[in-house]
Amino acid sequence: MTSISAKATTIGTFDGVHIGHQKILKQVVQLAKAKGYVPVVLTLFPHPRMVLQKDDSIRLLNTIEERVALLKSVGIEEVIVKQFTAEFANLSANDYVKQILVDELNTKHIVIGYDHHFGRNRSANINDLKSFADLHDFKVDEISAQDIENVTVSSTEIRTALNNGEVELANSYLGYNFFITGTVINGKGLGRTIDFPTANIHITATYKLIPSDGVYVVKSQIEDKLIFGMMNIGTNPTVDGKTRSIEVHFFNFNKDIYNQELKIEFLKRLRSEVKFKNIEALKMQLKKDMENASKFITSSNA
Ligand SMILES: Cc1cc2nc3c(=O)[nH]c(=O)nc-3n(C[C@H](O)[C@H](O)[C@H](O)COP(=O)(O)O)c2cc1C
Ligand SMILES: Nc1ncnc2c1ncn2[C@@H]1O[C@H](COP(=O)(O)OP(=O)(O)O)[C@@H](O)[C@H]1O
Repeated sequence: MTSISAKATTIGTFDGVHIGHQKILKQVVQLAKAKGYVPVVLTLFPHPRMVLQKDDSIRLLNTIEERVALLKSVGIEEVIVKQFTAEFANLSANDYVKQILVDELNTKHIVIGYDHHFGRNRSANINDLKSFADLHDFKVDEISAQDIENVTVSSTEIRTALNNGEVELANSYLGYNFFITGTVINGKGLGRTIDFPTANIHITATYKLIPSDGVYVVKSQIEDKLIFGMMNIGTNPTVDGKTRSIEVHFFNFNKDIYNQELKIEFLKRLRSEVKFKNIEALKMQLKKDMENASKFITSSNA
């Protein structure tokens, strides 16, 4: 039998991996280090509500790939993504603990919230987990109501903030700049004709939360260079008015970046999207947007 390294495991959705999550995760990393365990997060995907209630209106702060990368960036060494299926939901609490936490992971220490429920119909709680502890030779640490409250409050608040375009508030809760990851695709070919070429961004994950329509100051790393820009999210009412797009005009930049995958960080909201009376008026506004963006970038040391 191959021996599996001992784990300190925490379980949760951790959408956003925000400052509240980071605090808990750092505790797990420290504890693991002190005891010589590997720090692990067990996370479920898709979101149980997507599967059980077939609710496709849920929007998450991170795609599952982004979530894994963020978890690793705070020191979690292994992220176990369990495919949340009807079959998984049907596992009894006993089987879940034995098969996954013990046999698959060799968990020696579990850190979970006081209100965590698991197993079929979410029937088991932290006390049940504690009652398994001796049998399976693991310890259980409880995250207090106080800590959980901080976590849940800000997770919802971040979604609300982004839905209101308040990216600076969202960024302060996240502890990093909210970002999207997407591929540059073809647009209408109009941008270049008005001297504002725009990279149109396609995001594969339909469940990714997109900030509210409007114009934002953004930055991205393109071929290892930090590039600032201004992004528009919306339906381009001046010229199109139907399909919603995400597009960025990058400053001091002139390269073909079609098909490249970009991570784009949001820094500030400049204004709402407007229907201008003609393209000339739109172009005038784009020049003003660029000035405002430049002022912000200079003043904020972004
Ligand atoms: C920073 C920025 C702000 C924009 N603001 C608006 C706007 O307020 N109203 C609008 O109709 N289109 C707006 N646009 C979208 C332009 O209409 C769009 O870039 C142009 O139609 C070119 O589209 P294409 O890249 O698909 O060719 C904005 C674009 C950028 C980059
Ligand atoms: N400063 C820039 N900002 C954004 N894209 C640029 C820039 N300079 C060149 N490009 C390139 O031009 C493309 C956008 O050109 P555009 O005329 O707006 O056409 P389309 O919207 O059809 O892609 C981008 O996808 C990118 O490859």
